[in-house]
Amino acid sequence: MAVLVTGGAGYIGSHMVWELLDHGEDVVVLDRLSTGFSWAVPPEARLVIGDIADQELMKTILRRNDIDSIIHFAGSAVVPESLADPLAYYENNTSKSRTLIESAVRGGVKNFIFSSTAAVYGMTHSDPVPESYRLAPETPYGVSKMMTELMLRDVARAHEFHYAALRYFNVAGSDPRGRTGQSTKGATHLVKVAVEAALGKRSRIEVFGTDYPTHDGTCIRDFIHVSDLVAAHRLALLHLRSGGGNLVANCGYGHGYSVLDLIEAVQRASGRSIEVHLGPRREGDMPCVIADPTLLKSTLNWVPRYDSIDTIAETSIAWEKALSKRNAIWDADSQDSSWAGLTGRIGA
Ligand SMILES: NC(=O)c1ccc[n+]([C@@H]2O[C@H](COP(=O)([O-])OP(=O)(O)OC[C@H]3O[C@@H](n4cnc5c(N)ncnc54)[C@H](O)[C@@H]3O)[C@@H](O)[C@H]2O)c1
Ligand SMILES: O=c1ccn([C@@H]2O[C@H](COP(=O)(O)OP(=O)(O)O[C@H]3O[C@H](CO)[C@H](O)[C@H](O)[C@H]3O)[C@@H](O)[C@H]2O)c(=O)[nH]1
Repeated sequence: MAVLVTGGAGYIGSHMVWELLDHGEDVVVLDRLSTGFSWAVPPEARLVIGDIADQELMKTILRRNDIDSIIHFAGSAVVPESLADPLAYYENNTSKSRTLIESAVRGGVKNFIFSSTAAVYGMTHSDPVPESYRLAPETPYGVSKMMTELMLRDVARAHEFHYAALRYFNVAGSDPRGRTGQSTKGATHLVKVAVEAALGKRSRIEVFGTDYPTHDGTCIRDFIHVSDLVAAHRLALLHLRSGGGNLVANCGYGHGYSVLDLIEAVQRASGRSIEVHLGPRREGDMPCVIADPTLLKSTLNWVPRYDSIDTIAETSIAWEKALSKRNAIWDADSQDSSWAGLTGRIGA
């Protein structure tokens, strides 16, 4: 039995692949490498480079591998980008997910875990927000994910198909063993931007909005360590496999930190000061987004291990430093063919 991880060469997906391998699972990754990296996929996993909407490729993958479950991370994940180019988000996150789900149903895949988001709630007036809260996404990103959740609900009613839609709050941090981390180029997510600023890869960080109704005027987010997040996915996989039923659950810790709190944590962890520019609000931002994780804990017996803003900052900095070294080696080696060996393990 194998698990297909779409987007397994990306930030969260690569942590998932390690988590599955660490627990003895057989893993196939499908990724088109638009924002992910082939080197982020551990050699023990089989990497197939391609698009989730390529149904012929999916048929081949399902024929050659005994896949019982798909964990679907592949997608576009930047909220402001979705405001600028909504159709691209509906295409990659909704339309292509539909095609992937169709391939899964046709191929007899029974279990499906989907990367959803807190953005499906839109403006939250409840703090923390439970899953029963009304869905009113305010950005194309949130709508694109909500539509996929609804497709999964309907497909699970019509077919022998079980799903978990996990609504992530703000994912951050890196593998504490230093095997992978967030490597996204031109990242816009707060923690990555703050860490790059601390390490001199950016001259400064701009804080988007200081007049929110919060303790210091900046937005508050529930930052969940990526290793706790992927652990929740593995528990969800076991839950679906054992007939536990469909699940829609928040993934967060139930408490939040402001943008300035986070920047301070990165300064503490790096021992460096960051030049902070206080700027205007960014379109689409909610003042405060905090999860109610009760359902995740009670259904999956999920126990967070890295619930600390300092651990998030420390692991992110450690990865950013490792990434700098890797990139320096890569630049030096890019003229030779030493990476050709990688392609040897690529194939459906
Ligand atoms: N990072 C967060 O805070 C966050 C929060 C909520 C939800 N999510 C969701 O989690 C998932 C993973 O996010 P991430 O932060 O790891 O992003 P990422 O960009 O690092 O990873 C996405 C991966 O999917 C691949 N991909 C994209 N479109 C594809 C396609 N059509 N076919 C094949 N591969 C494709 C990319 O190459 C990349 O490797 C996304 O679906 C995102 O919307 C992320
Ligand atoms: O350079 C920056 C980057 C971000 N921010 C602020 O930091 C907070 C977090 O912003 P991110 O871009 O890191 O993340 P978002 O909260 O916009 O979105 C993230 O969290 C959402 C749920 O809350 C979804 O899950 C979504 O997929 C994920 O990207 C926001 O207030 C934002 O304005 C800054 O001040 N400066």
